[in-house]
Amino acid sequence: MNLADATTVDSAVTGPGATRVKLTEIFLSIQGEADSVGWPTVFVRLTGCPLRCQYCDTAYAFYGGEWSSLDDVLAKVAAFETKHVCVTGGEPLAQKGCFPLLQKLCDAGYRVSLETSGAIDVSNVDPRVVRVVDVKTPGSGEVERNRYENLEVLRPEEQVKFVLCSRADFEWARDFIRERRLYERCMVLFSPSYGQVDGRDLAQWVLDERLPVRLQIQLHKVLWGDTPGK
Ligand SMILES: C[S@@+](CC[C@H](N)C(=O)[O-])C[C@H]1O[C@@H](n2cnc3c(N)ncnc32)[C@H](O)[C@@H]1O
Ligand SMILES: Nc1nc2[nH]cc(C(=O)O)c2c(=O)[nH]1
Ligand code: SF4
Ligand SMILES: [Mg+2]
Repeated sequence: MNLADATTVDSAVTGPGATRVKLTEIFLSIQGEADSVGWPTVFVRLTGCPLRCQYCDTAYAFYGGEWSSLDDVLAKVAAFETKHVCVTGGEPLAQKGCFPLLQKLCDAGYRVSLETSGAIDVSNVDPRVVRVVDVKTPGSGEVERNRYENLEVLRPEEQVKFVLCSRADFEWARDFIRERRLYERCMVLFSPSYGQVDGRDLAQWVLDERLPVRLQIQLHKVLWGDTPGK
């Protein structure tokens, strides 16, 4: 296993004119997360991630993958004849080719969302993209990777997501959003870490605290369980 491959950005895709990405999969599913939940959506999953969240449900995207030109990705997406596209990973922004890919998807008229860890600068993402930015909690094991400046640039329709691993994580996230009044700036999503926090418990905690956040249960796992490519 080549650890450097997983934790660093490939030099072949770091230039401003990057024309390819390393791709794990492209598939059609029902959007299971964030504000666009429920829409038929094409998922473009880029390979590699510099983080190691303990709960990660896509560790299969850390390694491997196939180099694809941006035009190839666009052609594969077009074949699904679907309006919504979600670019995810791995950590999509760890590849410089992700930025022109997002731009090309927007140019082609898709409704594009981006799932990102919050560890990489999101300010240069095409402004037509809806950014869904995680704040990694202490329970994720990656809290020190948060790039809090990202939260300053989000628009009201964009989203910050906390994946919660315990009651302690919930209290940490609650205090975080209250101190920063984050819910006045953008949509705040609270999601249970699958198999670690019961969605019903999280629902009650949100209600008890009168938190202005949106509970999110991963819809695709309700439908299909924890299945790759769904
Ligand atoms: C697989 S990640 C890929 C994008 C990016 N690396 C990130 O962390 O946002 C997509 C989303 O799935 C969430 N996720 C991963 N594993 C999860 C789990 N076991 N339960 C709930 N959400 C999970 C992540 O926190 C993130 O919001
Ligand atoms: N159905 C479905 N919806 C999703 N929304 C975000 C996903 C992701 O892995 O980033 C995802 C995913 O993997 N599957
Ligand atoms: S940042 Fe995203 S892809 Fe990377 S380990 Fe965490 S959840 Fe998985
Ligand atoms: Mg997923």
